[in-house]
Amino acid sequence: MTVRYGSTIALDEVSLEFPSGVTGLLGPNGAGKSTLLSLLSTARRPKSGTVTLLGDEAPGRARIQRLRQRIGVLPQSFGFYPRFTVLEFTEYAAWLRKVPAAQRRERAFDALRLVQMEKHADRKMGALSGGMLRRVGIAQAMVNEPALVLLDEPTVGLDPAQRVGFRTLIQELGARSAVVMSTHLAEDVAHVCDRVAVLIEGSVRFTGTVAELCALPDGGAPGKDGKDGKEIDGGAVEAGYLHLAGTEAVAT
Ligand SMILES: Nc1ncnc2c1ncn2[C@@H]1O[C@H](COP(=O)(O)OP(=O)(O)OP(=O)(O)O)[C@@H](O)[C@H]1O
Repeated sequence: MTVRYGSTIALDEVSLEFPSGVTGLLGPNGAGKSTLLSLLSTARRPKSGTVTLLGDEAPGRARIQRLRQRIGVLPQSFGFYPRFTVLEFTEYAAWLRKVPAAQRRERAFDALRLVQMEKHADRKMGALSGGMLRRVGIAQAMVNEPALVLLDEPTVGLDPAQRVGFRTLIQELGARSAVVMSTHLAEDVAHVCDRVAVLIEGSVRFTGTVAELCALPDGGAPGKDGKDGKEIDGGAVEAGYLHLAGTEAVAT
């Protein structure tokens, strides 16, 4: 598909598939990652091409409403009423996704427990730290037990311990859903993702396993599961990425 904003081509004949598990989206600023996530979330439609979501090809308005109930989204920044409590906000997200009334509170608590925010359920949203907000953001994305989870830079603003906890959480999510996660952090890709897609200037420059990305600088095939090949860590992911992107560094 292709997406333009005026004369800017944000996505240029991009063709990608996101199977179950965690797929990382890597790319420099302005590469088109958020635009791609907005297409997958049904917030935007492509100028040309089609998006097939959860087996539903080019859904129309009515089908999109139903699909949204099966999708969870954490945008880069999300709006909220500062006077809502954490629980009210999470229940509100459940209501938006049409979780039945009788299940909303339980689902909201389950989601808050996953991000270890249940103790803060009665705090006002406006009084949360940046990292806590991010955690509530993930909780609201999961409150409808989605089959497709879209996370735009989910670990931004988290302290190192929270980031480690999040990686485990995202891996668990990937075991039951298709998770697409945009990030600038090579360490996140190394620790969390099964597969990676690299976008540069609106074009797909690489898709494959993380082991395959790490093997790019050597021009060699990766070892099985990366085990008897190159060690998969943030440095190896960054080297693979730099091999494609030149000097545009990602953070480790
Ligand atoms: N609403 C908009 N109007 C005009 N141009 C836009 C708009 N949104 C994005 N763009 C442009 O589209 C291109 C892709 O932007 P996008 O936000 O998808 O990139 P990104 O990879 O998510 O970047 P970042 O890593 O900085 O978040 C950029 O050139 C950007 O300037």
